[in-house]
Amino acid sequence: MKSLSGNLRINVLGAKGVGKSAITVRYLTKRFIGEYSSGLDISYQSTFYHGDTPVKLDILDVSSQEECQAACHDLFDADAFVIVYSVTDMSSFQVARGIMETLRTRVTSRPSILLLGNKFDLDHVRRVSNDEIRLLKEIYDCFHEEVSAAESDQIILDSFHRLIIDALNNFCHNGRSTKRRKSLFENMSRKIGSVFRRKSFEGGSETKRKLIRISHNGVDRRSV
Ligand SMILES: Nc1nc2c(ncn2[C@@H]2O[C@H](COP(=O)(O)OP(=O)(O)OP(=O)(O)O)[C@@H](O)[C@H]2O)c(=O)[nH]1
Repeated sequence: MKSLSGNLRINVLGAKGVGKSAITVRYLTKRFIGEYSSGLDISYQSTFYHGDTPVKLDILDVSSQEECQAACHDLFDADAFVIVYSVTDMSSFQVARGIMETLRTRVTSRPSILLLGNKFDLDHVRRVSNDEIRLLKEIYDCFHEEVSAAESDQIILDSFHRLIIDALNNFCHNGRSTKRRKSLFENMSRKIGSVFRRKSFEGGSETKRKLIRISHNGVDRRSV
């Protein structure tokens, strides 16, 4: 089956040091490296298979200049969002809540959101209570999991896949209209006609960021 030409964009957001890079790299390569570069947004390209149908992914690991995350409009122009906090850090949970509130005010249709509490291996020193999490889930209607990027990949993989499927289903239900989504939707609707039947969009835009392509066997290929 031919590849789709449009990309589904996922932005990974959250406070400094919560493990955004660790989670992104875990999802893409199943590896935990331990130390990751900070201060630079990294854009990864990968492919997700929806059945036999390839869906190209642009995953943007946003380095947490928190003021920038709040102010930079294009960080909220994505098809899906992974918002990360650390279970050991209440202030990171508040940052996550702030991001979700910003999303609610800036994104007109229902965004696909995965809220991930990372560093679950440090649960014995947790600072974020289940009541606070429950409240946030109720208000913002998001997926939620607690994970340890350091210890395992399975929940991270499953959660990303759930998020991607939800974002694809969003095309069906509300067909959000941005330029970048045109080719994705056009090709999707052709390939998965019964599910993705909406109008097409136009064009595509580039971000000047470090770009890493992940081949299907998980080997990194640095292209920029
Ligand atoms: N114990 C534990 N440490 C983790 C886990 N995930 C990441 N870390 C550590 O937390 C630190 C920060 O991880 P990063 O992935 O760089 O966090 P980040 O959110 O991308 O950081 P910035 O880009 O600087 O905002 C590193 O030392 C990681 O090794 C985890 O699940 N458990």
